[in-house]
Amino acid sequence: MLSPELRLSMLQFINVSKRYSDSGEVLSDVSFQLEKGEMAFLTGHSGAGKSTLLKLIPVIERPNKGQILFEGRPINRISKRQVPLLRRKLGLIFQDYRLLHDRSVFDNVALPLLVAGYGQQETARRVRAALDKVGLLRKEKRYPLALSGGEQQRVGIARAIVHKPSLILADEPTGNLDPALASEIMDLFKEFNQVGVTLLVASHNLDLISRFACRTLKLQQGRLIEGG
Ligand SMILES: Nc1ncnc2c1ncn2[C@@H]1O[C@H](COP(=O)(O)OP(=O)(O)OP(=O)(O)O)[C@@H](O)[C@H]1O
Repeated sequence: MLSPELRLSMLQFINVSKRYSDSGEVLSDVSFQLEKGEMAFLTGHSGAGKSTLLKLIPVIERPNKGQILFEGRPINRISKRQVPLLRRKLGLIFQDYRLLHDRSVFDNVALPLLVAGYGQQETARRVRAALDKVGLLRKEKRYPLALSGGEQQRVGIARAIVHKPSLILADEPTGNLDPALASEIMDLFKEFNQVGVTLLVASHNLDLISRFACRTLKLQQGRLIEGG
């Protein structure tokens, strides 16, 4: 039986360390827990290990030491075959949007559903619901390069939420945006959180973070020095 504490936990890092052969140890003994329904920021200087920490969750990288539990289950030793199933429960958002430029907005957002084998009708319904949430319903036929930076990021966000993930991970999602657009994106995250979505958002924009009453996990040279 899991303890009640573990049952409520979306994500748990227990003494996690990560080293790259050419950079040495970039995460050292990191422990924290993210509850279901929580929104937390991950901050720290450039090179502190924020992206590396996020990459451990979808198993883009694996830790060298420690344990990572997602929805109470250990994920650091799962087989390659199990990784896609885990990733279906995650929504990933990147600083550089990572959209396919030769596909329409609609097709970009539909991608995770295509991979998961959804039918055409259900795909169309979900894609439009996701585009509606980010205010882009009327631009579904456009191509990404015909959109502003803020709009491209909102397409990235629609793609991350379209399959209703349990946890959204965003890596510097506002890094390429001006302050007003950055603020809009963070407001959107807050709205998702208010309806129960769990989010972990890496950002070094302390001004922006300070406007939200959220827990902040702070990394310094690979160690969690606040918020753990
Ligand atoms: N694939 C890799 N191979 C080797 N070293 C890496 C790799 N990825 C990251 N590093 C190193 O790990 C350290 C942490 O990098 P990481 O990208 O996690 O930091 P960050 O806090 O996200 O930084 P930034 O805010 O600049 O994106 C850095 O010293 C970086 O050079």
